[in-house]
Amino acid sequence: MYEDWDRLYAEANKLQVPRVEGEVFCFGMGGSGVACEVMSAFYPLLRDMRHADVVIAVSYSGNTRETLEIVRKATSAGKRIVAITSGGALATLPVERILVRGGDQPRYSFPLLFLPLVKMLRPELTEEVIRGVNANEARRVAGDLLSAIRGRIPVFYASIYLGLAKRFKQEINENAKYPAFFGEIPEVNHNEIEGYAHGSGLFPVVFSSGPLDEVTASLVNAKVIRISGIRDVSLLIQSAGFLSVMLARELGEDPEKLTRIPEGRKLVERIGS
Ligand SMILES: O=P(O)(O)OC[C@H]1O[C@H](O)[C@H](O)[C@@H](O)[C@@H]1O
Repeated sequence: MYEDWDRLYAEANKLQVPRVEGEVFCFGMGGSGVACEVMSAFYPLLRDMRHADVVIAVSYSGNTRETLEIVRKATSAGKRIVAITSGGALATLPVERILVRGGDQPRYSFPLLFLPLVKMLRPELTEEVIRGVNANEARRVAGDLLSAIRGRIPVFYASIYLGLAKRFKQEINENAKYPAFFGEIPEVNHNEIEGYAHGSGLFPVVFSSGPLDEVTASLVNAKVIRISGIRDVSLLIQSAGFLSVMLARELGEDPEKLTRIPEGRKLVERIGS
């Protein structure tokens, strides 16, 4: 799963990507959408599609309802659309396609979704991303976090590395079936930090980009993980994978198996049809 990410990144590095310039809106859901959010620390992505020169849709399956809906809106608005997908309905729409290998869980396939974004938007960072991957080091970081999490609910905070905070939360939720949350600095400084008067059941972690993030950390007594660039981010994303699988094992959960997400999908489809 996460052990062979160096191989997955090597595979992703061989993908041909189109040239992208100007204002970019990037979106997707879950393990696909988070690739955009991680990327936003390194490229100023728009929060709104209206002013975009290029719309990038990321969906591993290519069948995610919300993602297809936005692609349809972007098509009607006459936008240039680039899709990163393994196939599905998305690959049949009038978009430029970056086709990746399918058949796996979206979250395990993160390298195939993220590296094309890097290659399109910040190609000079490609090698750094690949160099960040290191299974032994990622497992060591995961082990440290695991011992601190036991019996507590993790909450991941960040300012510019918010995508990374969200990724940790998602991995713990989906693989370990365990609650985890994330919050954005500085917003949490105006509300959430007061909750720590009764927060002994929480384990706060701050992904720090500098002293301002560490003010939040000091107020909630968080573990601080300092990040100096995309190489650290790359390593930590692999760590999030290991951490969530280790936690799943401790809790007797199967990382591959999902229950509530597919059930929710069915219920939404029933209401939508
Ligand atoms: O990534 P996609 O194929 O677009 O699917 C979007 C999301 O759908 C589900 O909720 C899965 O559990 C997520 O892991 C996935 O990322």
